[in-house]
Amino acid sequence: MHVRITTPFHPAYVTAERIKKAKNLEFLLTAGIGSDHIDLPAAAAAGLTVAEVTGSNTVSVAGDELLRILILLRNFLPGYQQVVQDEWNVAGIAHRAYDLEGKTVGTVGAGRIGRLLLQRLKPFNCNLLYHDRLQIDPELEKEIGVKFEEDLDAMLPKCDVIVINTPLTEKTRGMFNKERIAKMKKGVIVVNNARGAIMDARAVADACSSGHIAGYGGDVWFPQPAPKDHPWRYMPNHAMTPHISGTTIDAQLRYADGVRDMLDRYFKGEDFPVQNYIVKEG
Ligand SMILES: NC(=O)c1ccc[n+]([C@@H]2O[C@H](COP(=O)([O-])OP(=O)(O)OC[C@H]3O[C@@H](n4cnc5c(N)ncnc54)[C@H](O)[C@@H]3O)[C@@H](O)[C@H]2O)c1
Repeated sequence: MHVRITTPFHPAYVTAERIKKAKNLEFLLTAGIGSDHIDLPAAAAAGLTVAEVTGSNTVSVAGDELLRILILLRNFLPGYQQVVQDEWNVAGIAHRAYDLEGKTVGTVGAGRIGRLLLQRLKPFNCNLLYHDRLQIDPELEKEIGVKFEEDLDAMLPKCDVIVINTPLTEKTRGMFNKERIAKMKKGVIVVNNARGAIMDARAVADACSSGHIAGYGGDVWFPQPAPKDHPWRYMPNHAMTPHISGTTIDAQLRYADGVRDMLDRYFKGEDFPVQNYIVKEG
């Protein structure tokens, strides 16, 4: 096999051991965004190319993040459960339901998805903050009305809502451990559609149980599929789903087109769009 196509949604983990066994492998293609299910140093050492369909589901993920923020802030899911269970307890929902207007929302990572989320949030009249390794174009900052926070730990206590939008790297793995979560405001809403392993899973579940995190939502877990005993399945006030935010029918059409285009180029010996490369021939 020369080409292996995988998706981040139900990933085939491409480990160093598997790469070693795949003697003819040249090209690992991710149908979607996020190639952290591949051992990238091992792929580079083997001289492989790793590429993904960059941008193919940005709009889908940013829209889903907005959805999860609203679902958690408005305490929507217990209201839905009441209807299913033939109950009618307005106070039981309303005592912890809030408007998004006027809240401080911070994104950790303001790349393609983070920036689009900020743009989508603008009409809600929130106070918008972002932390990233890089500052975005000042014109765009002004247009969105968002403030750069160079120090992540200084941004966290200001936020009513925190959204994670960084890739999973050696720097971001376990970035939100017990100590970092303790820096967040009590009653914070956290949305993470980036990668499950950016969080310390136990610390998130404990903070949801204590009420420090008032709601946690997202579609990414580690590992995937999430095992039956994953603590996020059982913690209170969560809005978790399988890995679905980036795989709407529209997104599927976009990344299927991207996969076809890259396969065409690969067989013709042509380069891919530069932003699609994660590792190029090692
Ligand atoms: N749930 C899904 O279906 C889904 C779909 C697409 C992408 N994703 C995840 O979302 C991630 C982001 O996607 P994107 O298209 O916005 O990527 P992107 O590369 O456009 O943006 C990532 C941003 O994170 C910043 N960043 C990286 N490391 C950082 C660090 N240590 N501290 C602060 N900022 C850091 C980068 O500077 C960049 O601005 C992907 O890597 C992927 O893991 C999930």
